[in-house]
Amino acid sequence: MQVSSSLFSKLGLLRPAFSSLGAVSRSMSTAYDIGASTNIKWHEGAVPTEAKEACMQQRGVVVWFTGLSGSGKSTVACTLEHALAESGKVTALLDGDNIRHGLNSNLGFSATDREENIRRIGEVSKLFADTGIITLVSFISPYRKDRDNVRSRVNPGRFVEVYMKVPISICEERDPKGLYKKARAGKLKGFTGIDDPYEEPTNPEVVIEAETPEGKRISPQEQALQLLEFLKSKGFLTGPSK
Ligand SMILES: Nc1ncnc2c1ncn2[C@@H]1O[C@H](COP(=O)(O)OS(=O)(=O)O)[C@@H](OP(=O)(O)O)[C@H]1O
Ligand SMILES: Nc1ncnc2c1ncn2[C@@H]1O[C@H](COP(=O)(O)OP(=O)(O)O)[C@@H](O)[C@H]1O
Repeated sequence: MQVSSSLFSKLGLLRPAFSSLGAVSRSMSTAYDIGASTNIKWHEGAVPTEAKEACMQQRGVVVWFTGLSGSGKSTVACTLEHALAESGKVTALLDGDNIRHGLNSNLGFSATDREENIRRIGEVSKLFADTGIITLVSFISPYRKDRDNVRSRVNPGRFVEVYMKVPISICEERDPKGLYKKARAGKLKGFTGIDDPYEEPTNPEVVIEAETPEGKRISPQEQALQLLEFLKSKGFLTGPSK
């Protein structure tokens, strides 16, 4: 069924961002196979991302936090999300620990499971960003290849890799969950940074340091502010240009 935009206009429901869309038209590509799925089609005709972004006065982006356990990914992502919400922005926060309670509860910490963990979250974050939402993603995501795969799936310029460059000595000093202690004692195998690798980003958009060059510790609020300024400077906090 097609719904004419003039109908909404009569009801006083039409918003400026949508006024140029007109009647809905949908097209479908021919069927093809992808991965294990056969005879599937791509459905065109969704409301364009730009129209949604105009409504929210922001631009969709994936802000991908990567770093060791205890580096502050969740704390800074959470602080940033609050700051964005306070300025009226629409956000989503996908956090490793939380997602492993549900969507990814069938995955462990083998290399294959970590790869699948990141692949799924990459796809979810792409869906959010394509809806115009500022999407904060906080996973150790230790393997460069997996992070690069997500980058290649997200629209160009809409993937911001944030490297929490915190030395393992500081992470271990914090150790809020006691996991480093367990791993050092040999009671937890395959722990990132101890007996499982962490591959540093080679070209991240943002590097968040734990200390200033003078050795002063940097607070989560200051770290979140650095990111807020970056997002603002790249135009993610205003709507698309007309
Ligand atoms: N073996 C091992 N290695 C690393 N981390 C472990 C492990 N076992 C459990 N945990 C806890 O799981 C959290 C990391 O989950 P992620 O989904 O972010 O990991 S990954 O991206 O798939 O590597 C991580 O949370 P954060 O400390 O918030 O990073 C740990 O609490
Ligand atoms: N900039 C910071 N300065 C001091 N402590 C911090 C900072 N960022 C995070 N923390 C603390 O470090 C610990 C680990 O932070 P968390 O956000 O859970 O890390 P991650 O999500 O990377 O595992 C927490 O106890 C948190 O309060």
